[in-house]
Amino acid sequence: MLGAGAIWGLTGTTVTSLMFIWALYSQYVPLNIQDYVKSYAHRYAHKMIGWISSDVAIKFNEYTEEGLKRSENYDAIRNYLSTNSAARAKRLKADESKNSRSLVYSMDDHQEVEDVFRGVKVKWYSNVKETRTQSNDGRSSSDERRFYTLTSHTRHREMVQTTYVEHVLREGREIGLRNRERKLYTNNSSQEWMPWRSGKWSNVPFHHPATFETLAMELEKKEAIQKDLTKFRNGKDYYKKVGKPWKRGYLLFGPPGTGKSTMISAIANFLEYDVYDLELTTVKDNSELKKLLLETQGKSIIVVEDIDCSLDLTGQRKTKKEEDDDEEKKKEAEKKERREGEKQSKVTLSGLLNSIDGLWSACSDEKIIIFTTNYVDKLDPALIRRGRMDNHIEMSYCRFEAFKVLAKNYLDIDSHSLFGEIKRLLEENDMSPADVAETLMPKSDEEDADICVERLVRILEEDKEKARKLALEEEKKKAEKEEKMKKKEADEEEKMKAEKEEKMKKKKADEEENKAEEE
Ligand SMILES: Nc1ncnc2c1ncn2[C@@H]1O[C@H](COP(=O)(O)OP(=O)(O)OP(=O)(O)O)[C@@H](O)[C@H]1O
Ligand SMILES: [Mg+2]
Repeated sequence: MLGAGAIWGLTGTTVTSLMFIWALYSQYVPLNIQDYVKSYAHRYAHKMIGWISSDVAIKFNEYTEEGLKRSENYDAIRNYLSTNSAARAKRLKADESKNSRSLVYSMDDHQEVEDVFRGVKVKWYSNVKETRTQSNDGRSSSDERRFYTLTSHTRHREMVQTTYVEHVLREGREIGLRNRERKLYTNNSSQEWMPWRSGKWSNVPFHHPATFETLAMELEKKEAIQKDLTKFRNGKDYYKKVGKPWKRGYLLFGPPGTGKSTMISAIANFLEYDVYDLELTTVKDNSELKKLLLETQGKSIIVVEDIDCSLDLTGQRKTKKEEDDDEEKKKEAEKKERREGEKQSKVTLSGLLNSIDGLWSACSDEKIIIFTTNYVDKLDPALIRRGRMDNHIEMSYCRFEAFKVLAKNYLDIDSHSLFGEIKRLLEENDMSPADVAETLMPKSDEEDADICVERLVRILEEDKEKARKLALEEEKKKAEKEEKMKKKEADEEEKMKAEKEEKMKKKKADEEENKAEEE
């Protein structure tokens, strides 16, 4: 019989030996083999737990459709778990995802995290399974398949399978959208639409720095636009309720340099949407326009800049009969065009209207369409009626309120002794925010706020003087013209009078002659 001391001695030796073996294992066995062993241990542990536990497990694969397509659900779960796992999992993976603007942290393989939803505890495991395949020529290759396993007590099976999973997927997709790198798309010319090429749109990352804070315009107007946009973004259920497609049209109009393009960037940054810059002049015809629009995604802004210059949009839409009559002429023109090798755009106003309306009712949600123009009066009313262009925003010349935003942006000042004078001058002069901004911008390190503000006052005064001289000249010209007109009228009157007198004289002479003859 062994005494207690002997047992302790034996246990102590065993523990020491085990520790020694463990140290050797950790130090000399390569990490990938350790991972392999761990994965086996993990899997068998799970199996054993499965036999005795009352847990239910759901598996989410990384690839679906026989491993060909990456599963959107898997990515959503990874996004959802990223916040949770970043805080709790012991080993993390930092992925540089192609469409993400920052690193995505997720659980490394064979890790687990806990989540609590409505008081119910669930566990997520990240697994990887390696499969070895032998090809016909005898070469073997291995393939790693990742998947998440969600386990919970059978008692909560119903709730976890429906409500919880839905919650995870929804949240995960939201996180994905928030983290995605936003894009600026431009349409490729239709000659470049090849199946093996990138497609109808090319894109670059969208990094425009404009925001509503830096946008110079009246505060009230700016706030109203922001509210309108927020209402739109949160209006999914509302639009569904009233039976309207979830889209909104904006028309931005105003003179050059008043911030129309800047406003588009500010809207995109505010809503965190992508931007599709649609160049209509390179779109061959109406059907291609439709195809292009059908390939745009939700959470995006479709922009047509300078709509009045892009197409002949001033003509009224044609009736069916007129269109039929035109068919012959059209064919003739097409032939001629082909002969001449012309590549002009044939997008028409009715084509554009149909694409906008047809598109919205047919495909993806949450889109804003923005048209810009310098000449709102030139546009066909059909194009800009409410329902198509719901919100008409006038971008105007720079007045004092807008100037204050620019002064803060460019010079970091809220007040200055010359502000009073600038206010008066800006009321009297029409200067675009682009010109004011350029004048306010320091041109060297030596230029401080005083110099820039004084320069603005000087230029505004010069402009005012120029405008005064111009007005005087115009008035002078007008007076001269009026004078000329008056003189012409007087001359004509005199001429007519002379002619009349001449006629009278002649008549009188004739009468006297007749009288003499009669006598
Ligand atoms: N309202 C504004 N707020 C801030 N900056 C502005 C504003 N308007 C113009 N700017 C500045 O002037 C530059 C030109 O403005 P922008 O391109 O937005 O004008 P636009 O109205 O689109 O002109 P166009 O009709 O010629 O296209 C911008 O890069 C910006 O720096
Ligand atoms: Mg512009």
